[in-house]
Amino acid sequence: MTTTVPKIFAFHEFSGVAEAVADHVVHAQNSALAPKSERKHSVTNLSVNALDMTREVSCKSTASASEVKNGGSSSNSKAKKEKRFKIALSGGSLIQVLHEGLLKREDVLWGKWDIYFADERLVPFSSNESNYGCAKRKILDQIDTAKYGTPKVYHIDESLIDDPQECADNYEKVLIRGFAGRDSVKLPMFDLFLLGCAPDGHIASLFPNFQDSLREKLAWVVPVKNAPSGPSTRISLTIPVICHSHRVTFVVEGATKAPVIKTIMERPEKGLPSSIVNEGAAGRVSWFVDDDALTDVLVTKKKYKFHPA
Ligand SMILES: O=C(O)[C@H](O)[C@@H](O)[C@H](O)[C@H](O)COP(=O)(O)O
Repeated sequence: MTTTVPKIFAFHEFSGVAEAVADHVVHAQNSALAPKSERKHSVTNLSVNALDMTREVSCKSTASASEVKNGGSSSNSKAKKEKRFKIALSGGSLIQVLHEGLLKREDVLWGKWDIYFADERLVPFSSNESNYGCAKRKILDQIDTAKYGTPKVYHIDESLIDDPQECADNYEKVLIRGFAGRDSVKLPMFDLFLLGCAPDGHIASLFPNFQDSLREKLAWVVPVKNAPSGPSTRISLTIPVICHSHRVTFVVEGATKAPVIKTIMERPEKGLPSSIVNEGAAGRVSWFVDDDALTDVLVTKKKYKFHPA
């Protein structure tokens, strides 16, 4: 397997990561919401396949996020033209990182965000294991919506947590409506896809050695049963969806992650989920990592440069 080395932004301490990740997120937001001519730069980094898809999406009529909420198509052309920042969030420590970094910033246009989840553990939202539940409590409920607007949030249907397949199918429909009908777009394109990486190498809810879900080419969302850590039933967005994003960003901290990061970076042929993404989204992948997680890992570290306000 050949691989293109991703950008690895390293920080002495984890406290530096939250500010840098927040800056990166706001930069992605501003690029997504900028007029088309100003987006040229980010588009030049995309693969030919992704460029084709961009054209396809812009040529055909797409269902706006507000239409999804309203449960159908609308002739409201203003809604169709509205630019939205489409982001996918994972669970775990990422939520705390975003809590620390984003909530204090004045330039987060929350009202223009469409928030989806990279994966979900099939537990009630009130559980501390629920990715949406945690994001709601730690971030969404704390936004000053009077000042910044209210994001649109697309979570799983909580009534389906006992049926992983049904839950995955249902969430896929939510994505299809949010990004365009299946007829007009093969894959959704997130502006930013945020991922963590667990010590066992799973990203979203895609676990190493779960070959069926890792090799999935057609579905946007898959059910996961018998997960080896945390809640055993889950749903996850798939590798093609992750790799089709404008930007894919990993946020990883702590010495417990160092062994798996070493394998991901130095032994891509092992095919860990992150190595697959490093290659599949080559040129669009960044890692925000503290030094502890890079212990004994042979990579070229970059210094993160903050974007001017
Ligand atoms: O639902 C999940 O399991 C998460 O989305 C998962 O993919 C997470 O990102 C990693 O487990 C890393 O979590 P930590 O950052 O907490 O180690």
